[in-house]
Amino acid sequence: MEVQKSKKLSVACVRAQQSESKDGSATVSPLSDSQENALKIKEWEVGRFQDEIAATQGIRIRRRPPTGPPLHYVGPFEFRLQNEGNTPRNILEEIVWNKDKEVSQLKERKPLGMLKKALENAPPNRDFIAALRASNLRTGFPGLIAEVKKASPSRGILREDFDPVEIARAYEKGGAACLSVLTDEKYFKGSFENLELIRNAGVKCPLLCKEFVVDAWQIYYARTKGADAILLIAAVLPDLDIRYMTKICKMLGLAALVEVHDEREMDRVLGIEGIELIGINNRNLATFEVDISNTKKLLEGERGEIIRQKDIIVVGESGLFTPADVAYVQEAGVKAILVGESIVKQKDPRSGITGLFGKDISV
Ligand SMILES: O=C(O)c1ccccc1NCC(=O)[C@H](O)[C@H](O)COP(=O)(O)O
Repeated sequence: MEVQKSKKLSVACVRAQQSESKDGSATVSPLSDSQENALKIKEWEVGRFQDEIAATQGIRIRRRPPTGPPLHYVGPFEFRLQNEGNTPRNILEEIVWNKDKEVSQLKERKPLGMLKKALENAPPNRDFIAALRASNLRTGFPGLIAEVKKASPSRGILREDFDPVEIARAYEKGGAACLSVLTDEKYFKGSFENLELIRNAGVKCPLLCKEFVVDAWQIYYARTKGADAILLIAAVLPDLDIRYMTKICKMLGLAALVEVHDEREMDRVLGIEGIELIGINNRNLATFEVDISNTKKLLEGERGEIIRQKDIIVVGESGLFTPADVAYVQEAGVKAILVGESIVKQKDPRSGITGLFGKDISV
């Protein structure tokens, strides 16, 4: 309510500067210093309110560093800011702050209107979820989303001789249902160029754009680069964002893989209409600890029941190395798995897949 009120105020502030010319078109006259400051204060307050709403949903990741208020600020956040540091609390928060800056720069170069035009020439969508279901039926194993992953903050460089297209082809030959392509450059040494290269090389597996989404603009961007699915992280995105971002995904023909780490995030996501694909990450993105029993824990009891009723596909993510690991998460109820390290590190990633399942799943 409060957020809406402040948003209205700042928009009203800009509108007040607009006047209609004789031909009916709107003209915008420059804001005075005090009006500009009032606008900055309102925008800053909206950011603070957004963090507050996120916190009520258990989200500890703040979207931006808590910078001090603009000049002359007097208001509800005046006293609460005193004890907040502006260094990130953990790696996920650091990644998110960096992503927020990166995206606002990219948006200036490629505004949404430009992306919407580029969509006309985007490669056709492939059905990510159908590919997982078909693979699960064909092999009797969870459908594999094989990750094209050069490096990670927890493990450093995973593969020196990294040729994304060669790795993608090897995964496809090895029986992967879908591929996950990391596009973050700073922390994972990935790129959108890799996504495009793989897509244009004729690889048929549907592609997941593995990004840290903080803005709906990124969803459009991913689609223009040939993605068939995109990751949305519940530890970063409040419910309202997940709701409208999944709608945008549907509109663009992308599958949304909504990732959770704990019971609270799972319950939030199960309360959102229209979710078809949930990833349970076994890696705590704040501490890097990996524990595959997390998948089992989150699928027990009523939660598992709701998932079955809604026919949601659950993906077990991270820390899967052996046929016993795969059997364990399958027994827990997953119909798909997302695997990076254990297969990308093998000299031949194709045989890495056979090693992971204890069987050649390509036939
Ligand atoms: O992999 C990391 O170190 C990491 C750190 C911080 C945020 C995300 C991170 N990884 C993203 C993933 O979820 C994994 O790449 C994916 O699930 C595959 O995991 P693995 O098989 O263990 O490589």
